[in-house]
Amino acid sequence: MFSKGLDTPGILFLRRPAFYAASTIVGAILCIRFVSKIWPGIPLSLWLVLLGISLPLSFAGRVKLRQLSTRRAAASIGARPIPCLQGKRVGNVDLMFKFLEIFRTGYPGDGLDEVVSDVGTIFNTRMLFEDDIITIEPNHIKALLATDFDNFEKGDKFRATTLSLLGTGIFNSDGEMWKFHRSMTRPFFTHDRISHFNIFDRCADEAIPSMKARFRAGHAVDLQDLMLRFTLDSSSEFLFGHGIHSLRGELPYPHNTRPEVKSVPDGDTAEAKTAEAFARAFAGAQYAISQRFRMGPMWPLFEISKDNTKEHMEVVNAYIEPILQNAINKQKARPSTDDASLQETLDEDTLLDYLVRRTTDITILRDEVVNIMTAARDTTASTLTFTLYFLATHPQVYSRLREEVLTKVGSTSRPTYDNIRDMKYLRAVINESMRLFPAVPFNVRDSIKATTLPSPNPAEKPLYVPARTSVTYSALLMHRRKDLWGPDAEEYDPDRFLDERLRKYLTPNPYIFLPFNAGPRICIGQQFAYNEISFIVIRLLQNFTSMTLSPEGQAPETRPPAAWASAEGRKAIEKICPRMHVTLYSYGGLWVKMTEDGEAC
Ligand code: HEM
Repeated sequence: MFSKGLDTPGILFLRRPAFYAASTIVGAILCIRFVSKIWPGIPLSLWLVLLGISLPLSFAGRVKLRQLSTRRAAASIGARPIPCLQGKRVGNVDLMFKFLEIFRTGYPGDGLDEVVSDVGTIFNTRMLFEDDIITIEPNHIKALLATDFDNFEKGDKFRATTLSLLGTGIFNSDGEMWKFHRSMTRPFFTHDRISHFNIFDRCADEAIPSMKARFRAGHAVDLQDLMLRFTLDSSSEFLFGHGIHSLRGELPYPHNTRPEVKSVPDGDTAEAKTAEAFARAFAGAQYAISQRFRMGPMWPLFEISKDNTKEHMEVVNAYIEPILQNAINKQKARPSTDDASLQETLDEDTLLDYLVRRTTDITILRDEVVNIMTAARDTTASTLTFTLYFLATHPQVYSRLREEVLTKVGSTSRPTYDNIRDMKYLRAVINESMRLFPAVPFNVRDSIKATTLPSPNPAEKPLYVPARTSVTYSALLMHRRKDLWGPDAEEYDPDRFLDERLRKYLTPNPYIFLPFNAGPRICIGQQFAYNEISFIVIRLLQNFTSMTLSPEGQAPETRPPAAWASAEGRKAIEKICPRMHVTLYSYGGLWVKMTEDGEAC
């Protein structure tokens, strides 16, 4: 992990270019001394100019050589280089700043759809002279995730960006280390546990009364905030058996509402305060990591003097480590574990109970728990936020889904696994939400060896991917392609997962829908996520007959800009501002009002 002083991300980042610059200048000085011995009359000013341009010259030479060798290597295997974007400034810096700005404030994917229509579905952005490929081709994504899996890894850049939060856990490791984590953790997720439904139920029982209290007082509720609390509380409980109880804290008020009486949450004990500090620190560390992704490849330069995650991680670790130590001590006091009793522990309720039977190494346990919390929490909250956004803006979908809830589960019964499996329309509603707003809209893999990807036009030569090159792929842009999903691809219509469009588009080409990724690294929490999302959506629909957006609840600067109305596609009709860091979210929240069952509209 990064530490203080000379090991900050910024200093580590600068080491390589500093070494390159120093060795180039020393080389130039040696050349000058050598040449001045042969031609002693050359004036000092000329030497200084030569010394000054030695660095940019050597850099330009290296870039040119690399481009030539890529072209030659591609030709030697009958492939062609991937088309490069041509910016107006050297090193495509204009494009870099444009995309970074769009990434910060624009509609997800803005700018790229224009590039796709000009250049095609795969291109090389080559910003700052680095090859960086972007693709939205299902065949390419299939190669990265499945058919050429061994040649594509998460890679050093992703690892360096997330290292201080994730250490070396399942989410950011590669090779043998990843196999170790995956094989250790996956069996826990292979069957549904009653205990998980108990957790969802407890969390729903905390969330729904708080919502009702707010609605009865005439206020809107930010469902994004509520779903983040719901997924934090449920994941902490299923991971290590300690509820964070963020749902017991006070919910935010709409931006224009000043609460008359500030209610003090119950259970304001030392334990509750520590849990709250953990929740804040975990969010702080995740935010610092998301800022790194947002700043692009130069992020370490913004962390020259300190690692921005460090203070947060000290609080996170101080909270988790005693819980882990306690579990380790209990495990060590148990009789030794043979294979048969290990098999029985597949039924353990918490992931920690299960993991501690397999290793008592506290670093591995910490990394695994933090990795899974990171993988589980924001993704599920994001999917819930956009599912609820669509339900709020499509009353006919809300009514039809509520009908299914009342028919299959009833108005008060607790949803079961069998209910959820049986609710085809609910699954279609969730899938359609993930199609238009996949929680992880962009993802990346790095090539290990040079390879090729098929050309989108089969009549053309395959495309050459050099070794150690980042390939970014976008589920979001692919999920909205009209040539893959039909002319109504930008519309929200859950029926496309039920009617003849399913057989026409998705069944013959399953790689066009990848909210959970695919291949050996497919999300291990997929079923858990469907259960959790379904559970809380059912509970909400049992309790409320309708839901509408309450845009006045959110600060004006977080509402969709007026200029969006004249844009093309979904951007023109969006009622919220979708933004992204690693996951998608609604800028300013998702403010809604809901009508209780039995209440007059
Ligand atoms: C709707 C909710 C979720 C979505 C959309 C989602 C999506 C994803 C995606 C796209 C990946 C691939 C990341 C990559 O390889 O770059 C992934 C991996 C992963 N997910 Fe999920 N996820 C969700 C919920 C969960 C939950 C609830 C858990 C655990 C309880 C979980 C655990 C994991 C883990 C451990 C990985 C890493 C797998 C590996 O690298 O082998 N996810 N998820």
